[in-house]
Amino acid sequence: MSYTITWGLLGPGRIAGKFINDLLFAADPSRPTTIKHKLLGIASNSNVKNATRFKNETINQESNTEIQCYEKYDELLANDQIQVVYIATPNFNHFELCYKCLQAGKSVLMEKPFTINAKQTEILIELSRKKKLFLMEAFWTRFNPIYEDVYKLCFEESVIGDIVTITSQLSFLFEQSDPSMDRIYNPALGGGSSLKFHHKQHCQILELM
Ligand SMILES: NC(=O)C1=CN([C@@H]2O[C@H](COP(=O)(O)OP(=O)(O)OC[C@H]3O[C@@H](n4cnc5c(N)ncnc54)[C@H](OP(=O)(O)O)[C@@H]3O)[C@@H](O)[C@H]2O)C=CC1
Ligand SMILES: O=C1OC[C@@H](O)[C@H](O)[C@H]1O
Repeated sequence: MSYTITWGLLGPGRIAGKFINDLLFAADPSRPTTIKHKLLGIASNSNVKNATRFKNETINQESNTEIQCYEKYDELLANDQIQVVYIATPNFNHFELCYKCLQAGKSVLMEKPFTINAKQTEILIELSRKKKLFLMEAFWTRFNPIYEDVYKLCFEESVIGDIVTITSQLSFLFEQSDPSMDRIYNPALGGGSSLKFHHKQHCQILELM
């Protein structure tokens, strides 16, 4: 018996294209699953053309007639058929949007960083528990199979003994003069390297310690 999870998307931008196409099409024949995914709604708060362009040009789907495009995020949340909302907007509004989704009875998969401070995260976790809704950060590196190998080598096979120090480096070049990179640099949009990358390293380091 198969089960279909129905999705809505807020923020049809760069990472959303990668995630949604993977969600819908990257079925690995070696790992048959009874869970299927269906995208039912795409919402752009700034311009509905973003949503329709995403539907027509970004999604690699032969038949996308079931996908509704919305010109406001709130309109998508009113669609009772949508179970899970994937939030792929800049960091500064993650909290507000997630709160609204949970209040509307939707489960949420939130792009990283989950929120811009710990208090916001606590509030969302509490609300999701109260509402009995699934809530998760889209932390893909956490699921990279290489980490299974690392944990096995460190903890099951103890190949390097006790870990006393970890050094980690992660750098990317984002062109500051490119206006589309504003969310990376602008603190008002939740920019800055701490929110962009550091949490990834911290999480993995803490798991190893
Ligand atoms: N997991 C991963 O590997 C990655 C995760 N990310 C995360 O995904 C999120 C989105 O990143 P990315 O896809 O690059 O973002 P984009 O710049 O492509 O923007 C995504 C959407 O957010 C909305 N948006 C953009 N700028 C603004 C703004 N100034 N004010 C309000 N809304 C805005 C727009 O939606 P609308 O059409 O509704 O206006 C846009 O389509 C970030 O939180 C980022 O950290 C990013 C890259 C990789
Ligand atoms: O935000 C990001 O941008 C670049 C990606 O490769 C990285 O995994 C992600 O966190």
